[in-house]
Amino acid sequence: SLNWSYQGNNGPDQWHKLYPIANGNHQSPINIKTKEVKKDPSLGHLRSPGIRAPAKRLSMLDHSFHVNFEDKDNRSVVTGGPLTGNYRLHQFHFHWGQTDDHGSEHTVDGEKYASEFHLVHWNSDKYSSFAEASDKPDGLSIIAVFLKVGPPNEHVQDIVKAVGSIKTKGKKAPFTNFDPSTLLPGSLDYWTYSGSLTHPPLFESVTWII
Ligand SMILES: CC[C@H](CNC(=O)c1ccc(S(N)(=O)=O)cc1)c1ccc2[nH]ccc2c1
Ligand SMILES: [Zn+2]
Repeated sequence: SLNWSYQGNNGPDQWHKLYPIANGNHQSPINIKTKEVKKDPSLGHLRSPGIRAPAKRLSMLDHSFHVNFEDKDNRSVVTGGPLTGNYRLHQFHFHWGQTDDHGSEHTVDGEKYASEFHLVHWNSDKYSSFAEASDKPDGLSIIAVFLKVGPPNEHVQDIVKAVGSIKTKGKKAPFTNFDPSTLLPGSLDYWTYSGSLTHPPLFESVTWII
């Protein structure tokens, strides 16, 4: 049902035909060249006072699944770092590959990680919904966490089990009381840059926090 895919004749090199922003100057993902990263002393610590909004449901999509959150109030926000004001958690999802040697969208000095976890937030100080914020330059902030292959992470396992219980795409299942802050790394050190959604509609509306 989507008019784009990750390979074949609707693949990334064709996306510009339906989504001309694909040829924009702030397209994601990028390769982070650590030698070219600049330290910005004006940037403070990222503050995410704990995720307290209830997860709502897990939805199977064409290429992945995502978990949506109740985002009618500011119970789960991220602020500080490169952000001005509060950005409210809307959904999280993962990217992964067929094999463990690839899967992440961003890379670091050319290195691919097995998976990349995205916590998608929108600017709830300025806009009234994710949809409204989704195409504004200061509309979205996405926290990306790289995942490596290793011993099972009990929190990731909770999600994998829930996904297993949904057999066909387009299906949704209730998925509540999951705290995605359990998937954040111990250190909240980050790289940040202005970029875009990593697949169509590719809006250049994202402050990335990696
Ligand atoms: C605006 C796009 C949105 C559908 N896409 C997404 O939500 C989305 C979110 C995160 C990422 S990533 N991988 O960069 O983290 C990529 C895409 C979307 C599309 C159509 C819509 N109609 C009404 C609301 C609405 C929202
Ligand atoms: Zn993503």
